Amino acid sequence: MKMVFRWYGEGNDSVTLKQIKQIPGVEGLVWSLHDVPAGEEWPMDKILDYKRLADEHGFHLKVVESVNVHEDIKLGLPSRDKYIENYKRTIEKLAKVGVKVICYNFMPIFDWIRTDLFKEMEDGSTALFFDKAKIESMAAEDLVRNINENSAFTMPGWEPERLQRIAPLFEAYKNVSEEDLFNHLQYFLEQIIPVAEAHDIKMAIHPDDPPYSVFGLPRIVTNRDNIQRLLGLVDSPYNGITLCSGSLGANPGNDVAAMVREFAGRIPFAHIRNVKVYENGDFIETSHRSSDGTVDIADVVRAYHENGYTGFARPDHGRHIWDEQCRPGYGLYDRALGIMYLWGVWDALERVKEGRG
Ligand SMILES: O=C(O)C(=O)C[C@H](O)[C@H](O)CO
Ligand SMILES: [Fe+2]
Repeated sequence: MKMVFRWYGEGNDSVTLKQIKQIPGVEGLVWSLHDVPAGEEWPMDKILDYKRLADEHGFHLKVVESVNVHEDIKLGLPSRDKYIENYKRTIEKLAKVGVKVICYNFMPIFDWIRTDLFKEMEDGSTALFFDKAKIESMAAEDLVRNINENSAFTMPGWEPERLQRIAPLFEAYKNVSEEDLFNHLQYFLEQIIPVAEAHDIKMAIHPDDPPYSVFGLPRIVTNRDNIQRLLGLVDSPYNGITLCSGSLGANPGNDVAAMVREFAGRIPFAHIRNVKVYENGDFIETSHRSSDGTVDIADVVRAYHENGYTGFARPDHGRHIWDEQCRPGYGLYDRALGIMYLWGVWDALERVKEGRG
């Protein structure tokens, strides 16, 4: 397991590179050009700026999260071809700075969805929270306003320019079924995977968060069967998944550890985080400890360890603790605590494997 840590860039993150450097075992930054709209080709000078900064601090940049997919590709519109060409050029450029994994998602319109970014817990910490009944009763526009008004930082996947066009986007998706979305994903992968192979970059699609339809929109990266299907759309090790334990874990019907064991060879990137799912379907993000949430994170790590996992892993989201002011889900302290939990489980398993248990 190769540990990496997501960082949003100079002036766009409350966490500093010096702080990240002091977290044990973190070798690389998970990065992106968050100011480049989905569909545009990434400018090489901006890529090189990031590379210079990472080199100065001794981090690799092997994992990009994300190169977002333009809506026209998800909608399967004729205009998708120009955006796919731009995506190919971006892959070629990222290979030049040593990128090995590109995370992306295929969720229509939205990225991850929550109803409360700083929900208070009994211990006074706060976390990302999803109120299922509230979502089912609110308009998407109200959610966007709520999310963007409650975060001092740009929210990944919540780019204002993309969400300003919500009404026409919902109109466009009215006749797009899950089957259509699978077909559009296949078209995209058939174009992209040969370029990824030629440049030795693994594509790693991130599950839907939450892993089921919201606002009546189709979602397909949701469970074991659909993941098996999408891996078969282009049967190449370069068509992989970002197996996110928190996203998939928000549906207790998903056995995350079993999916790790089943798809181990097709997981270039692991997001390991925990959620507590309530009876009514609401969920809140918790510490990484198995005992704090619904997902048995210790067993998830064991599943990776059993398979000799050599891919990249990040603690994904954390709670906001010790009064930290930070980007929702992306504080320093709880993600650092999470990393130490993941290392603790992993190292204990290593000792047992080496007979020093
Ligand atoms: O929702 C999550 O768990 C994420 O990690 C969100 C991802 O950053 C995003 O969907 C990847 O494209
Ligand atoms: Fe994730």
